[in-house]
Amino acid sequence: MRYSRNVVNEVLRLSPPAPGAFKHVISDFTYEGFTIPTGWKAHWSVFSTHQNPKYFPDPKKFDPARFEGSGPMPFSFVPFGGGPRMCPGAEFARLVILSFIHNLVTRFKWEKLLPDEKVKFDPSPVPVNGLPIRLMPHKC
Ligand code: HEM
Repeated sequence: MRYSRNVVNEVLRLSPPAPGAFKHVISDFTYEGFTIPTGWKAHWSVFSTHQNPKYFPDPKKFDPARFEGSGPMPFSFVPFGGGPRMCPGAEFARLVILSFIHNLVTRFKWEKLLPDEKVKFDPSPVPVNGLPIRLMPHKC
C-alpha cells in the first residue's frame, strides 16, 4: 500500500480537493514586506503551496516518488491543512480513498469513456461529465 499512498498524495498535491481556507488574523504581522493588520481575513492557498518549486522540484510533473523516505518538508504538503485546525477527517478520507483504489485496481480493468473530459473548479476539481468509466472484471 506504500506506493498507492504515494500516488494518492501526489494526486492530492496536484489536484487538491480543498483550495485553501480563510483565517482570522489575531495579531499584526509582516509577510514579504506587507503588513497584515489584526482583524483581516487571510487566505492560505493549498494549490500555490503545492506548486512551489522550492519544495516540489518540477512541480507540474506527476511523481509519486516525492513522498518516499521522509517526504516533503513539514507544512509544504497541506491538502488537509496543518497545525491545530488541520482537517480531523484526514486519515478517514485517506482510508476511503485507498480502499476505493485498492478494490478498483485489484478487481477491475477500467477505462475512461471520455478520454478528454474537462475538469472544472467549483471550487473543488470536478469532472464536467461525472467521469463515466467502463469496468471490466478481472475474473468472471
Ligand atoms: C479528501 C478529503 C478532505 C480534504 C481534502 C479535506 C481538507 C480540509 C482542509 C484543507 C481543511 C481546513 C484546515 C485548516 O483550516 O487548517 C479541513 C477542515 C475540516 N475538515 Fe476536512 N477534508 C477532507 C475530508 C474530511 C472528512 C471526511 C471530514 C469528516 C469526517 C472532514 C472534516 C473537517 C472538519 C470538521 C474541518 C474543520 C476543522 C477545524 O476548523 O478545526 N474533512 N478539511
